[in-house]
Amino acid sequence: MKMRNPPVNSLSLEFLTELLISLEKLENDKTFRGIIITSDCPGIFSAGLDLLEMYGRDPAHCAEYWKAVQELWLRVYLSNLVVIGAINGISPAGGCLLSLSCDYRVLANNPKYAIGLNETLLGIIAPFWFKDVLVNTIGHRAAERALQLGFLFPPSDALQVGIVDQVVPEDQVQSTARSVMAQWLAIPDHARQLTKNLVRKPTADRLLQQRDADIQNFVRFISRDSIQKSLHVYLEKLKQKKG
Ligand SMILES: CCCCCCCCCCCCC/C=C/C(=O)SCCNC(=O)CCNC(=O)[C@H](O)C(C)(C)COP(=O)(O)OP(=O)(O)OC[C@H]1O[C@@H](n2cnc3c(N)ncnc32)[C@H](O)[C@@H]1OP(=O)(O)O
Repeated sequence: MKMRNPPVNSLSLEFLTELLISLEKLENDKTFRGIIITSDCPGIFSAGLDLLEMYGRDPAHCAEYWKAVQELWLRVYLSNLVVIGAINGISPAGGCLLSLSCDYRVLANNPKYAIGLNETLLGIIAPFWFKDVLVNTIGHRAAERALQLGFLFPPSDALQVGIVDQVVPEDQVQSTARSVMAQWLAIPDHARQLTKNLVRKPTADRLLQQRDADIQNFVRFISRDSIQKSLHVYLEKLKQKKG
């Protein structure tokens, strides 16, 4: 599955909806047993959630957007398919969450391809379920530091902390992902799926038990003047970077 939402594969409402529909189709087609998620945007896996869906929008839109973000996460995280991330570009925040929700992550060895939950650098916070997935992946102490400081790990650090499983030369990302897929597909589906569910369900359940409250918290938080100002400053910085 090659994500294509130029220029930066930001997860807009429209793009999230497209991803959801594609995933649903693949899940329902019993000829598919696994997917490799990668990017068609050179150097960028995904720039994360689309900031323009959260900036200057009314509460109803923010609520609709957040529901779609929850939906995509639950679908990828709990997918019955084997999900391998072939991460061929930078993947901050929501892009990192998407990667963390795969069963296995292969990252291209390019110092520009940093990965992490950098929300604090934007003056916002990672929701509890983003945090839970990171803690599950790299452990409590490493997650505590990474989240507070908004670390974006370059490949060597990413491998060391365990946020990715493998770092390979850029031209070997897809072939490595395919080899890994073959290894995972050698396991009987029912046994692998039940085991995945056993490991992941408690984390997903924490959100499932309070989805509406999570949406309301998001809307309240993102609508604050101070948060809207932080987003404005960050978006301006992105513009200025271009010169
Ligand atoms: C009591 C408390 C209760 C709390 C309750 C819960 C609260 C929950 C709070 C909220 C949670 C939100 C979680 C957020 C998750 C996210 O994912 S936020 C997004 C994070 N992403 C980033 O920080 C990446 C930003 N982008 C970049 O760093 C760069 O763009 C890039 C990806 C490295 C690519 O660089 P380059 O190739 O140089 O391209 P640019 O010129 O920078 O960008 C091209 C255009 O794209 C626009 N853009 C970039 N990223 C985004 C984005 N994420 N969303 C929207 N738009 C983006 C960029 O502005 C450029 O636009 P133009 O200038 O119009 O061309």
